[in-house]
Amino acid sequence: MAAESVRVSASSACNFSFNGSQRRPTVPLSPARFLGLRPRRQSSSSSSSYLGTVRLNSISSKPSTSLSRRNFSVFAMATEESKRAVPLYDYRNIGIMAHIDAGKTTTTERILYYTGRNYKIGEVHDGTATMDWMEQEQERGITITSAATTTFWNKHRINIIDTPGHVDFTLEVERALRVLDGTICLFDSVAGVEPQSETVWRQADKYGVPRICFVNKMDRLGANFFRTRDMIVTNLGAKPLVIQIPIGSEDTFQGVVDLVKMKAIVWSGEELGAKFVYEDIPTDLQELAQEYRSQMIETIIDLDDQVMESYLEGVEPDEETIKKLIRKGTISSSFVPVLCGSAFKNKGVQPLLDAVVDYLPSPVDLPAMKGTDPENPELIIERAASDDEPFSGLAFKIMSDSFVGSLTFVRVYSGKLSAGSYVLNANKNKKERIGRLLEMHANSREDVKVALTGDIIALAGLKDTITGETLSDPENPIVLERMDFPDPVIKVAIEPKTKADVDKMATGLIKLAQEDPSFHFSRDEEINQTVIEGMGELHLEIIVDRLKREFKVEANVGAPQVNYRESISRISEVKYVHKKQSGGQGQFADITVRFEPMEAGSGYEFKSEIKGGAVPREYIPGVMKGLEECMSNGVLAGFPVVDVRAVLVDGSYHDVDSSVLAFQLAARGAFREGMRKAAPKMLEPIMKVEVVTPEEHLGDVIGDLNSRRGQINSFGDKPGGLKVVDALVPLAEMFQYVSTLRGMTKGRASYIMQLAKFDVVPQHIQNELSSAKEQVAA
Ligand SMILES: Nc1nc2c(ncn2[C@@H]2O[C@H](COP(=O)(O)OP(=O)(O)OP(=O)(O)O)[C@@H](O)[C@H]2O)c(=O)[nH]1
Repeated sequence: MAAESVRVSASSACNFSFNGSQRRPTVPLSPARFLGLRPRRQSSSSSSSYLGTVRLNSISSKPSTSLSRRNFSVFAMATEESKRAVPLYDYRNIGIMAHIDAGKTTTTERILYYTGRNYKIGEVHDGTATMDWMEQEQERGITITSAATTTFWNKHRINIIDTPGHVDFTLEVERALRVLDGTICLFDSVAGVEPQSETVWRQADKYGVPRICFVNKMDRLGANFFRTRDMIVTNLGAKPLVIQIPIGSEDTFQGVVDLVKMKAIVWSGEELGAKFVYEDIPTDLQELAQEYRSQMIETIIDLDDQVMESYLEGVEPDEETIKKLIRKGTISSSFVPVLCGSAFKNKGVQPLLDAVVDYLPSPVDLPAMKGTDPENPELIIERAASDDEPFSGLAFKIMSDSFVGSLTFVRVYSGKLSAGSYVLNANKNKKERIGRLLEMHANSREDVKVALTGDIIALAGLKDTITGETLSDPENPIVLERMDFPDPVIKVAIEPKTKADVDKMATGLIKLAQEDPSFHFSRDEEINQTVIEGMGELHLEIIVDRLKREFKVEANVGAPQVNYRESISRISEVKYVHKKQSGGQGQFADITVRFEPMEAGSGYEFKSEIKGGAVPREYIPGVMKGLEECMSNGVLAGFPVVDVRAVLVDGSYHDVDSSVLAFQLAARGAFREGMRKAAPKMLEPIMKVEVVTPEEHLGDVIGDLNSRRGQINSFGDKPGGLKVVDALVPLAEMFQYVSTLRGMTKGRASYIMQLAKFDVVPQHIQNELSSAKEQVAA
């Protein structure tokens, strides 16, 4: 399928038929309550805890530190089976990431074929790609969930995670990056560096993941390797190290010049196992090849004084030294090697595999993993990547499985793990028994007895562990750094069609939310409706589809709505006295709270500046609780409040009449008054939208974006005489945009969008949203 058509159709299938309640505040519903259990309190450390929804990753109580570590007597024992077949320095844990449709799955399929993992190549457009194993992936030709597999190349073990390109599934990329040691960034040589490639590049920067670049689709009309190389500089601010240049382009693309060996690699055909030969560099490319080789050498010699000195004296480094320095610079992210090819035409993939082995790091090339002691979070602990260290691993993905219930994917950072042993979930201080250890190949699996450092393994039957939590040797507990989960930006109301669907829907929602921390659900008590929240229309559409297919739930789905937020524009300070004297014991609490605006993205923070016991220590949790409760229900229209710090400045109490409850009620009063005085504002998600259209429809596209409150930022040209428009448009105006765009341009334009920022909602829309809230209240 052509890139353009997928861009449109990927978002096109949204078809929400039931018009549910619009813009209503929702009341949190935990899965525990869904099941009729009492919910536990959640931790207040995450800004996103105040979204009015319960995050499944935080429903469990904090670890009680009293549980003795000696309770766990059995632990992974080193057995004969635990001997390494592949040394750790020959491991490569890599991901493949890119903009939607750049060819990640196609490239992965070739990798599996050339490494002998698969005996045939599955194609995305036939719905036969191994890594796109979900029905929805095969039907739509897109990757939705990241799949893991293991293969071997030149005696190296390569664990690969193929990730989705669509922005709605950005969490999949985030969690893969958290556990990978290196990544291949793929670009479409026609489109160059596209918006989602920029996003994943920044995510890789955040986790400090070394990369190599592969400029794919060199066979396509309009392919341009050197333009893509320049865009790596301009759009990503990175330093590309060209180590191959293409031989030919578009339909004359035949192979590459390997600048390390100074040889041409030419593929003789396009058949699946396309053969290649090393040849002399074609005469017309010799000068260009020499120029790029010199640039390559002049960049890498910066990393070694001796090599630089020799080079200045006229001695070129040999192949081994060049490779060693490219490896050093790649691992330290001093530059990114750039290669090219055409995965679909089976050209360039074998040298890409060589580059993975030669230049991307093994676990031992990276700094030791850092974590904290669960009983003393100030204490930093380091775990070197070694089988001899105590076991530590991070759960980075949960997947429902029809055979074994649920599978927890774990990256082993140190030590060994064997079936039948016990580990400690250090975040919850709970022991987990390791039942089956499964090595995954997309959705098929192989039982193994032991997992070693560096492995990515699926564990069957864990009870309490959720995404982002650490499993460790009970005698040597450690909590590794958690990963960030993005907050949902849209929501829809969903109602089971029949009574029989109610329970099934509850089970399904709980399971799906366990798998996907960027998916939340909650209950709007006022209208007795369940609301599901996610990263975009496609994300929620897939969730509804999975509810139907996997959990057999028939449901009516409402129109999508925006997840608005509320915040404040200035500092306010209020004194609030809660006083009641109606027979029996009275209630008294007096507090002064200052509300301060914080930077965008800071969430909510509480601070106490109480001195001299003006509010006794035991009542402060009451104030915190009262404020926390209110943060999910802003004063303007009941949306979650973000980017606010509440400071307890002063107060007083009564020896007899004061209680935690009285302070909690006072905090609620202070919130209502304080927020109103602090110039409250409503915020909405603003999307960065890129539309690619034939020139004749440019005027219509721009006019339409303007009518959607869009702000046009720039125009540009794309290969093939297409125009590209960059705009910022509120998400509220973008629902079902795909149909409008298709109608307006006869299906010839495409668009993509991703979250750019949250911005203030215009006053007239704020008024509408507020009056909707009042109507609900009435
Ligand atoms: N001409 C050409 N087409 C390619 C090449 N690589 C991939 N394609 C096609 O591009 C389309 C998208 O390829 P995928 O491999 O699904 O891309 P992806 O990056 O995995 O897509 P998502 O996972 O949905 O983001 C498919 O129709 C492929 O056949 C290539 O080298 N040349």
